[in-house]
Amino acid sequence: MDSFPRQKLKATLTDTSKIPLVLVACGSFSPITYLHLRMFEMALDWVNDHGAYEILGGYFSPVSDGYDKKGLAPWKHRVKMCELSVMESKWLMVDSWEASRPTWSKTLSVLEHFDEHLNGKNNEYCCVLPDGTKKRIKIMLLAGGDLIQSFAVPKLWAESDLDTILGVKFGCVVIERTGADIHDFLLKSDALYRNRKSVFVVKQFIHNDISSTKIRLFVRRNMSIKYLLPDAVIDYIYKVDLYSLPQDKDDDDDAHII
Ligand SMILES: Nc1ncnc2c1ncn2[C@@H]1O[C@H](COP(=O)(O)OP(=O)(O)OP(=O)(O)O)[C@@H](O)[C@H]1O
Ligand SMILES: O=C(O)c1ccc[n+]([C@@H]2O[C@H](COP(=O)([O-])O)[C@@H](O)[C@H]2O)c1
Repeated sequence: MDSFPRQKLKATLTDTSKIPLVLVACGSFSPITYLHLRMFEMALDWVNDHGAYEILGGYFSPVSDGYDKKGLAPWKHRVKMCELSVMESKWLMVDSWEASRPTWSKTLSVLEHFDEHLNGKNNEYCCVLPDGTKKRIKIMLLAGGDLIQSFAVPKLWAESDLDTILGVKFGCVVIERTGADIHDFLLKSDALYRNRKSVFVVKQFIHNDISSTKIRLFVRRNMSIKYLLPDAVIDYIYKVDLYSLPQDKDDDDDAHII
């Protein structure tokens, strides 16, 4: 049985001249915040302005516990918090395939998983237009400026993966990070420059720098986290008692950031 979430996926295009697009955000989401939700809304405005694409849906794909990053709550909790956050959204969904795997999956495999479920191995799904013709759904990675900057960390990403993720097969919508000059970075990074025609930078008109690290720290310090993330997520964090203990030494080191 296919458990891939499709409940909010638009079945067809309103404007058949456009390219159907699905955005996928990969990350820890420990916890998800209003910044992560806003990333999709900023991307939606960019898509509507750009003109070539029409959004069919957006997905959060939380990383597996195997990613082993500091402050990573168990995957079931991270998926649940993402699900609570998208309840009010008409187009955002959460796919738990990546999170539920015992080992970490490369982002390229995650995008390929989406491609398989959205388009099918032999285009059996795709997007069916009212006249019966099929259009392949374009899947793009939705990423923040910090994730893009991690492309430059030696040996972290495979160069060939980056060319596929950023190139014509997929592509990437980048939400600029407050204070970071993404355009400068785009010029400096070989992979980003090579694939610049399918890497789109979205400006944050209202700067938002809510960070999951700080949320975890606030919880540990008994400080308020209201209005930084949805109330349902806040209630969940306290109900199941997440982030009240330092996860490891590195998390303690984050105390200097406030
Ligand atoms: N301030 C920000 N501006 C733009 N994008 C961001 C910002 N913070 C996070 N993102 C993006 O959100 C996605 C999910 O990242 P992640 O879950 O690691 O969030 P985070 O708040 O940076 O977490 P942590 O504080 O635990 O490192 C990534 O694409 C990341 O680039
Ligand atoms: O595919 C890769 O080679 C790769 C290398 C480093 C990081 N990633 C992904 O990038 C995301 C980084 O999330 P975070 O929380 O570390 O900002 C997460 O989804 C990782 O799986 C992916």
